[in-house]
Amino acid sequence: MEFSTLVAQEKLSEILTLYPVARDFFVNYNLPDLAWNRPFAAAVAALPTERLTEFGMTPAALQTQFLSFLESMARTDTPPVTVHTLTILGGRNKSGMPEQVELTIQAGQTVSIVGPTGSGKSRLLGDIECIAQRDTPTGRQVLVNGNPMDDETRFEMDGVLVAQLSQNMNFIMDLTVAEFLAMHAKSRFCAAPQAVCRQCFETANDLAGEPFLETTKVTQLSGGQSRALMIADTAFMSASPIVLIDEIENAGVDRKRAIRLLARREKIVLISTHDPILALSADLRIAIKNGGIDKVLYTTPEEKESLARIEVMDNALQDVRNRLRRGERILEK
Ligand SMILES: Nc1ncnc2c1ncn2[C@@H]1O[C@H](COP(=O)(O)OP(=O)(O)OP(=O)(O)O)[C@@H](O)[C@H]1O
Repeated sequence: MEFSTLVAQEKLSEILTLYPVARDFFVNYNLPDLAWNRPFAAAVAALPTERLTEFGMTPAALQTQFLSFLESMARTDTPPVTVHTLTILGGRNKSGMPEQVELTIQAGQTVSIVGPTGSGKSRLLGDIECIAQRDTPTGRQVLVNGNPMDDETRFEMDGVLVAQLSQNMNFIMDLTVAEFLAMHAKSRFCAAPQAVCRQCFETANDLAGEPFLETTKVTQLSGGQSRALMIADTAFMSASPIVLIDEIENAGVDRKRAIRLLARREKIVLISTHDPILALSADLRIAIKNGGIDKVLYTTPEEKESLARIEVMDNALQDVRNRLRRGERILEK
């Protein structure tokens, strides 16, 4: 529904349920006591005129202000740039040798980054996070939709273009899971925040092995549970078109499902990983050696068949893990 129709027809209480951030607008105009069970125009008409003249406002002007407030809030929920492609232009490896690469990743593709420990997988994610312009230790350049990005745009895009899930999820605020999600929904101006929070909570519980409650404090979540919560949060609340994930496998979450969730809505997902299942689930993989991109391999249909067999082995290993966790003896023939 258009905002103009919403404001003209719906009760204010309905609008506040859909967009809780709208309450800030009324607080700013010192109008915390409107008749919330009426539409905007009727609620404002019931006010003594001096309540608006104090701000040099007429009812019509206030309505226009309210509409542009809602529209500007809604705009921040969608990325200011649609990312069709991300291009990585090679720089140099740790020995200073040139990296002979020009790789273009399309919207909707998932990319895994593989390589020995310390080879430079996180560094590549870091280059993408800051949309490197030959100004990082690797000398790489990252293009968005084929174009370089000037410093001003990079600064504006900070935190908008790229969402990052890092290895360590340390929560510093002592909020409950429900409070944490509500705070995120509000700060990201989600439409229908209650439904989104519920969806995040349920998905996080599905992804994590051990269930948790909405009343659980985020500081009390296990590593896997907090990772699952952040995955759900990024999947449902973040509008960023690029998602970077550093080593999801350590978290004890349903990895393939997590990647599918994060890749929704034509996002580009890059995952640094040592996990063969994640590596082969991606559309392509970048192999890093000595700080440089050594190979780019597109996953073939034969490899997808291998993946099915590896998953059978992985399930067997997962079964052993679960039995160990339950305190059982492992006596394989
Ligand atoms: N091309 C490069 N030139 C200079 N330094 C580099 C280059 N690539 C990576 N490095 C540096 O090498 C170090 C190790 O890289 P990084 O942390 O990215 O490894 P990793 O593959 O993610 O390791 P792990 O698997 O242990 O997480 C970092 O200090 C990083 O900045």
